Amino acid sequence: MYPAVLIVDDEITIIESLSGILSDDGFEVIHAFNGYEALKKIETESPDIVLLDIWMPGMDGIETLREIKQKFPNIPVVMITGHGSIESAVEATKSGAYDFLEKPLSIDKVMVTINNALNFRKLEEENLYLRKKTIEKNSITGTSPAVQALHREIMAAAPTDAAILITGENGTGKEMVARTIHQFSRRPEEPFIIINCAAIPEETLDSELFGHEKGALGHAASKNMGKFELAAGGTLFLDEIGDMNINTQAKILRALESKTFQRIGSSRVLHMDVRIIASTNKDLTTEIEKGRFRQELYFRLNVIPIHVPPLRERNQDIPMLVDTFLDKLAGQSATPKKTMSKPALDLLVRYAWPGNVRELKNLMERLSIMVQEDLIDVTHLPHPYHSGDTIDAANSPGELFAPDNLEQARTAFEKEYVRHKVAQVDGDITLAAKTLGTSTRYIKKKLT
Ligand SMILES: Nc1ncnc2c1ncn2[C@@H]1O[C@H](COP(=O)(O)OP(=O)(O)OP(=O)(O)O)[C@@H](O)[C@H]1O
Repeated sequence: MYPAVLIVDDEITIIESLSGILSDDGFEVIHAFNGYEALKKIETESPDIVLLDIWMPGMDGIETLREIKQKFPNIPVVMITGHGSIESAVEATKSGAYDFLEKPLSIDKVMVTINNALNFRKLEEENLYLRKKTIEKNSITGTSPAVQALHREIMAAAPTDAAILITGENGTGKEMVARTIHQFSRRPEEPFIIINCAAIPEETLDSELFGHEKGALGHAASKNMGKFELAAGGTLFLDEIGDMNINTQAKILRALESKTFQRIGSSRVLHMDVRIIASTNKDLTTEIEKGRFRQELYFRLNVIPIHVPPLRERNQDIPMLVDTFLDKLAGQSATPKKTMSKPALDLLVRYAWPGNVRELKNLMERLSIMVQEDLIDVTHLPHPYHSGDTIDAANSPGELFAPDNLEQARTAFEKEYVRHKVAQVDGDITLAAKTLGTSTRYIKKKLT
C-alpha cells in the first residue's frame, strides 16, 4: 500500500504541482482547500502525513494544526510557510508540527521531508508496540475474576496523580502492580524509583529519601541526591512502608503535605514532583492502633487503595502462571519447554502457597533445572507440594521421620517449621521472620 499524503492549501496551483510530483513518486494524494475540509478528510481517509499551508482564509494553518494534533496526535504534519516567516514556523513547531517547508518549494526538500516524517512515524509506532509488549510481559497476568478486577482498578488509577496504597501478602505481585501503574501513568518515560523501607537501616533512610549535602551527618564525603529527587517527574515506590520508623514517617508526611523537602545539611527548599505509590503486607489500621503507624500518613497514602489477593484466592490462574513461567524459563535457557501433567497441576492448584506467586515462580525454576524429562509429573514435585496442601508438621510426622540421616531430617524439619509459622501469620514473611528471630531472606529460602 502506498502512503497517502493530504495536501491542504487554498492555492490550486500548489495542490496541482505537489500532487503531480508526489503521484509520480508513488504516493496516493488527497487534497483539501481549507482547515475544515482537511479535518473531515483526515477522519474519512486517514492519510499517513499532512502537508499544511500556514496562510489560509478562515481557519488558518496554525489553528488547523492544533485541531489536528488534538484529534489525531499521531499524524505527522509538515507546514508550508512563506519565505522568511520564521515566527510562524516557530509557533507551528511548538504546536506539534513535525517540520516545515519554505515556499517556493524545492522538490528535493519536499521528498526528503516527507520520507523523514514517515520514517519517524514508523519508529514511533514501533516504539509504541514494543512498549505495549513490555507492559504486557511485566503485567500481572491472570483470567480469574480477582485479577480481572485488579486490572480494572489499575487502569482506573494509573492516569491520575493520586497516591496509591497497595496491600497484599508477600510475593503476591505488589511491586509488579506498582510498575504497571507507572507504565500506564501519564509519566511512563520518567523514572520509576523504588525504596525498600524495610531493607534500609533507620539511620540512613532519611538520607536515602531526601539526599544530603557534602559534609552532612558529620561524614558525608560528597553530595548525594535522594530518591525524591531521583524520581522527579516520575513515580516513587515506597515498598514495605509498614516497616518504616515512626520518625521517618513524620518527615515523609511533612514532605507530602508541603510538596517540598530539603537535603540533609541544606537549607534550600526543593519542590517535590513525584507520584507516590506505597505498598505493605501489614494491616496498617492495626499498626495505627498499636501506635506504630501515623494515621495522617495512612490517609495521605491511602487515597486509592489497591489490594492484591493471595494466590490461594485466585488458584484458577495457577495453570496459566505455571505455563508462563515454564515458557520464560525455556526461553532463558534455550531448552525445550517443559510441561506439567494434569495430576501434578491439580496438586499445585490445591496447595495453599504461603509465599504466593514468588513461591510458585521459584518452584518452577527449581523443577526446570532438576527435572530431566519434558513432562513434569507428581513424582517430580518436592515436598510439600505433592501432598497438595500446606503441610502441618504435627499432622504428618511420617514425612518428617522419612530421612535416613540427621542432617536431612534437620533440614526437612526446619523447612516444615518455617512453612507452618508463615502459614500461621497468613503468609506475612516479615512478621514470621520477626517472630522466629531470623531474616526474611532465610524464610524465603526455606519456602522454596
Ligand atoms: N501475575 C504474575 N505473573 C508473572 N509473575 C508474577 C506475577 N505476580 C508476581 N510475579 C512474580 O513474582 C515475584 C514476586 O512479585 P513482587 O515482587 O511484585 O511481589 P511483592 O508482593 O511486591 O512481594 P514482597 O511483598 O515480598 O516485596 C516477582 O518475581 C514477580 O515477577
